[in-house]
Amino acid sequence: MSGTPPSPSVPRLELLPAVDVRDGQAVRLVHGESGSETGYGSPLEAALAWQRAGAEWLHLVDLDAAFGTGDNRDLVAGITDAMDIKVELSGGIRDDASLTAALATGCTRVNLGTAALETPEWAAKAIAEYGDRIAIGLDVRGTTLRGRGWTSEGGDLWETLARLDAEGCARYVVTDIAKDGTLQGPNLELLKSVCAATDRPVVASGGVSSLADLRAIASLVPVGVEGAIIGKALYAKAFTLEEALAEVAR
Ligand SMILES: O=C(O)c1ccccc1N[C@@H]1O[C@H](COP(=O)(O)O)[C@@H](O)[C@H]1O
Repeated sequence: MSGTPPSPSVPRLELLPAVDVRDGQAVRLVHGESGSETGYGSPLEAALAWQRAGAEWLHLVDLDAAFGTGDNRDLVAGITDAMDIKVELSGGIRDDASLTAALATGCTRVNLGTAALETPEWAAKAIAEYGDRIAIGLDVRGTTLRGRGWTSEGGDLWETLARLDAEGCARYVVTDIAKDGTLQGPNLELLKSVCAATDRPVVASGGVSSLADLRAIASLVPVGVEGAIIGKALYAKAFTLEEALAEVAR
């Protein structure tokens, strides 16, 4: 036999429709700012709708726990339990009790945000113990990380990324706060820069507004982007989840 071997196929971009929960309701925020909520009703109904539409993943956020304004723990545990699909759970997972409770919901993985910035030794222990079940949410303004519902400064993106890489972090969920909830398109330059700085998979979050944005994110799969979180665009009906899934399956 001769000739060039076939190139390994490029994996499909994973899509993670989001359900963010505040005060028991599904909401979307603009720039993650508390008080900017638009309500979308029952979070369980929203999650079931994404599942019925063919989602493989649900990105489920307890915003009250992230902001420190209470929590929706029982509600998000019930939603996770009701799902037949993979669930990425985040918001307020910052200590042994909240991590144990989050993992016990049966979610596929959890995102740690604030904990990776404020209690790095605890986060490193969680990474070492639970491996692939832990992702770190890198929520950035410019290249400065933000924690506590994006209200506090948490240090430099690149230094933190290098530390987390060295600690064996399996995956990053990268959110450009300036884009989140704005329907202004993703920050492709940020995603490329993060992918260039780490060999771990990256889930893109913030700004998706169109199928063209999804195609642009999908073009970064070869450099390390694994998935894209879609929030406002779905709730605002810019496109359907079925259309989005068809777009990335091409
Ligand atoms: O998802 C949002 O819109 C959001 C807005 C404001 C704050 C946090 C938000 N989401 C996610 O919350 C977790 C971080 O929670 P914690 O810091 O670990 O308590 C992270 O996934 C954020 O992206």
